[in-house]
Amino acid sequence: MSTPPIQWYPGHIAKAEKALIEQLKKVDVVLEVRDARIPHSSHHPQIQKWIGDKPHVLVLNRIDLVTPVSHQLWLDALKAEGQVPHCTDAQHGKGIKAVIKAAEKVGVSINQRRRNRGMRPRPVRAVVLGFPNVGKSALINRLLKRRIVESARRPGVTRQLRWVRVSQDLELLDTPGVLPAKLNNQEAAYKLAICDDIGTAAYENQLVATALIELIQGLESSKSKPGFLPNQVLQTRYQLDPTSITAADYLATAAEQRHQGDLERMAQQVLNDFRKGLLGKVTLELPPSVH
Ligand SMILES: Nc1nc2c(ncn2[C@@H]2O[C@H](COP(=O)(O)OP(=O)(O)OP(=O)(O)O)[C@@H](O)[C@H]2O)c(=O)[nH]1
Repeated sequence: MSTPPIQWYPGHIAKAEKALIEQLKKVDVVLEVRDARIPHSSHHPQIQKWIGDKPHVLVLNRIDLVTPVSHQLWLDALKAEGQVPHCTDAQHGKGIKAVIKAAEKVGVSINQRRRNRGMRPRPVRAVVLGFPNVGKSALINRLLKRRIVESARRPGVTRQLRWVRVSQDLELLDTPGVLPAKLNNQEAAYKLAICDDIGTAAYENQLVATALIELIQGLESSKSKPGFLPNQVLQTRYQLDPTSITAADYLATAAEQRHQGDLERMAQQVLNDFRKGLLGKVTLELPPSVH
């Protein structure tokens, strides 16, 4: 993707990050949420720094928007790296219990250590982290609905960061989406923009829609993994063959056919169709090990 850079607005980020790092000192376990359509690109570059040596629960959210084949490839690839992802559809409340159990399990060993030192057991403290819009709030709401308990503010916590009690064994630090101060990887930035996981960063819809078309063309033409994508994603939706045409020409032709040449309108339609799942279940990247 050789398109101009996506602009970052890091003004508020340093302050938000400082407050977050302060609270992270009190956290026992980090729940990292990624977008199942881009498990690699939605891996937040600062996460490892924030996690340090704390236990880490990886959550792949939006599994309702990916094919079983692509999902399995990613599970296998992540397991090969020693990670055991939990898969959720936070929109519809799927996979939530396993996330709670994984977080609570960390508490068991923490409390064993506390008991050994003559201290009273306490709930495990977890934080949900990830790019904006990857589904953190939806996940937190689902976690809370399991057994709703009053949310309690703790002193010194900023307005956006607050602790809430999920169960008698689990407390959660509710955080706003945190963008990295900069993202050097423009390919990842485009994928995040396509998936709407990029918050306030500025981008041109037409460039981002063109990048999406190009990605789908590439995945369709590679045909390396049958079932990774649904058949003929673009052809089916727009009755326009994407082979032997550049992504920019595809967008322009589709705009002619559907919106009297209005490129912006067509770009918005393509992006909205993808984000709402109207193009089908589409994962935008193969695991690096599969290339
Ligand atoms: N299809 C689908 N949509 C989801 C899922 N999880 C969240 N969404 C939708 O994605 C959008 C963003 O979800 P949020 O939970 O607000 O994302 P967030 O990470 O909390 O966003 P910030 O607060 O901006 O960081 C919402 O429209 C949700 O309904 C999911 O598993 N599947």
